[in-house]
Amino acid sequence: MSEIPVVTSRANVMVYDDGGKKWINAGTGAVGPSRVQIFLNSASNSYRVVGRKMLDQQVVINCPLVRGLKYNQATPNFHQWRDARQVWGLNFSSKEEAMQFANGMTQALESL
Ligand SMILES: CC(=O)N[C@@H](Cc1ccccc1Cl)C(=O)N1CCC[C@]12C=C[C@@H]1CC[C@@H](C(=O)N3CCC[C@@H]4C=C[C@H]5CC[C@@H](C(=O)O)N5C(=O)[C@H]43)N1C2=O
Repeated sequence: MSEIPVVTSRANVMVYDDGGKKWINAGTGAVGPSRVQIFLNSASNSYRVVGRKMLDQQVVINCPLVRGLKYNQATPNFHQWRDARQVWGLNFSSKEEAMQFANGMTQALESL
């Protein structure tokens, strides 16, 4: 399958624990930043967000983007969105990385 990264940023990937009403780090093992990318599958014009821990390449997010998804830039460094099951949060290493990712996300969502 031909998937190309349309944007690459670095962020701590988090999921919201509805029960405990708190954010937890996605994935297991050592906490740390992930390389988060938006991949375009040109064959099906579909996008997904894939994040891999920089340390051990563990996949901590693999989330298809669906039309109508609301991408919330809660702060310059922390962006979030809901999927069918949970809420994802990206705590970016810098505002620039956050802006870059948000631009890619906006473009992807506009083309769905
Ligand atoms: C209608 C709807 O779904 N609304 C959603 C948001 C949303 C809107 C529209 C479309 C999609 C979505 Cl997803 C909603 O409000 N949600 C989604 C689940 C969690 C939350 C609910 C309550 C808490 C209260 C505080 C707030 C929060 O989480 N933060 C404030 C802003 C940044 C702040 C930054 C970082 C993270 C790192 C850890 C923690 C900390 O800094 O220690 N933290 C924070 O505290 C962060 N919440 C949320 O965002």
